[in-house]
This record gives sequence, C-alpha cells and structure tokens, in this order.
Amino acid sequence: MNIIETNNLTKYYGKTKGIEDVNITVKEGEIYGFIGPNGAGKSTTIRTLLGLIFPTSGYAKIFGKDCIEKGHEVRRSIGYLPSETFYYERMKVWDLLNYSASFFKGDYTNRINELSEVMELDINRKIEDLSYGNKKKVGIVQGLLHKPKLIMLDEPTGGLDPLMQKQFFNLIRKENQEGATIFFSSHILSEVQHLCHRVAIIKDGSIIQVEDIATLQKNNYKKIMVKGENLSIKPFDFKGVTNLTLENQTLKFFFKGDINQVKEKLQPYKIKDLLIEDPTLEEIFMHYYE
Ligand SMILES: Nc1ncnc2c1ncn2[C@@H]1O[C@H](COP(=O)(O)OP(=O)(O)OP(=O)(O)O)[C@@H](O)[C@H]1O
Repeated sequence: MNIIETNNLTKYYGKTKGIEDVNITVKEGEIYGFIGPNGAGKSTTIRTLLGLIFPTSGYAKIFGKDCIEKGHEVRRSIGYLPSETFYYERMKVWDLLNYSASFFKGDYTNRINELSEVMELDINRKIEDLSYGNKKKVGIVQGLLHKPKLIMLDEPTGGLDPLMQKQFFNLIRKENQEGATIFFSSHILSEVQHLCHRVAIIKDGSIIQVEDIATLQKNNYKKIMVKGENLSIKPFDFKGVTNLTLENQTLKFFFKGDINQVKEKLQPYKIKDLLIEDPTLEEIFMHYYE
C-alpha cells in the first residue's frame, strides 16, 4: 500500500516556483529520504502534503485520502517535525508536551517520559532556557508522542550533536520497525544514505531521480585529493576517474569503481596527504547524473 502518493503536485508562490509536477510514492514501512539543496522545494512538498499550504495544481494522497479534502483526518496519524520550531517560550517543556498530547485521545505520560529520556531532554526546563539543539529535541518528542503511522521530518538533525544524532536515528529506526513509515528530508546525502531505504532527489522544484540506496551507493563517486612528490596526471587518467587536475603537487579527481585501483596507482609515490570523501550533493548532481 502507498502511504504517500502525489500526482503532478505543483505549488507556485505567486510567480515563484516552489515545486512543479512532483510525482512520488512512499510505500508502507519505508524510510524515504527526500534530498536536495537549499531552496529545492523540500519544505514546500512537505507543507503541501500536510495541507498547511494548498497546491496550485495536482494533488496528493496520504493513507489513500486526499490531503486537502481529508486533511483533518489524515493529519491525526502524522507526526511532523518542521525545519524550524517556534514555541511559547515561557512554558515548561513538560507543560508544552502535555498540551500537545491533549489534542489526542489517551494518556501519553509514559510515552513523553520515554521519548524525553531517549533524547536526553530535561522536561522541567523552560523553553526559553533551551539551546537550539534542545528545542529541536522538544520538536522530536512532540512529533512522535502520539505514535503516528507516518512521521514527516524536515531537516531534523540540525543542532543535534553527533551522539544525539545517533540516538535520534536509532529512535527513528525503532519507530519504523514498530510500523511507522518515515519521510525524511535533508540536504545531507550521507545521513540519508545510512537511514533510508529509498531516496528521491529534488532540484529546482522538480524530482530528478528516485533511487534505492543500494543502487545509489554502488554508483556513487568518491572525491579524492592526493598531495605528494612527483605526481603526474597520466597514471591517474584511467577508467572511472573524472575531473582530474594537478596543481601545487596536489591531484584532485572523482572516482567511481574499486578503490583498490587507486591504492595501486598510488603505490610508487611518496604521499604527504590523502583525503577520500563523499562528494557533496551538488557534486553528485554534476557527476552521478551526467
Ligand atoms: N512563503 C514563500 N513565499 C515565496 N517563495 C517561497 C516561500 N516558501 C518557499 N519559497 C520559494 O520556493 C522555493 C522552494 O523553497 P523550499 O523552502 O520549499 O525549499 P527547501 O528545499 O525546503 O529549502 P531549505 O533546505 O533551504 O529549507 C524557493 O525558491 C523558495 O524561495
């Protein structure tokens, strides 16, 4: 079953394009990554799906129901973490979370305590005393407390330190194992790669690729920088290498293939420095999709 389904979903802000003809499907149980650079249309897509803004044309369905016509019903089973959160600053975290829980039937005390413990959130503090990262944690607990069937996360990791990010990813994996479908937007490909089953790439308001992570990783480029003595271009100009340059005794190139090939080519040289890293999203756009 498709949890999210869009059909030529388009949103213009006056004359400014937000998104155009977005067609995506997210299956039940998936962790679906939604990646793109700043201004690509990630938040616009999410806000349109949530019925917070209306599409200019096209439509979207969540749980098989139209996001606008049945928006009220659909939103009950969604947990949403916006990219930026704004709260009543004077409230205590605990009061705020209880207030959020009061919109749903049932007692969520245990759930709030559990989630706050996992995220190491001090519920006795006032919102105004929290750092940016701790406010993010409030948003995470708030978004998950009603055990939603669909969790929509808009750039959720900003402000979380690496340890907390790990905790958060574990929490999301657990929610997923317990049945939640996850829609995860980010501009950081590496975090999406580790968590998601499938990823859609959005750029300038349009989806340019939908790929499962295994394929993306297999096809992915590495960005390599070598500093050393007597390096020359020729030995490194082999299949899989692109954008090869040599400047100030430093070789730079992209490589797609078995990394051992690069290791062999480097064998004869005295190396001063070596950097192998994942390309940025922009670089992937330029090289992976050529
Ligand atoms: N309220 C608005 N009014 C006018 N234009 C807007 C509005 N919100 C977004 N846009 C424009 O729509 C486009 C998509 O923006 P959106 O915020 O959806 O991108 P994003 O991928 O979420 O970016 P970021 O990673 O920076 O949050 C951008 O060109 C942006 O300037």
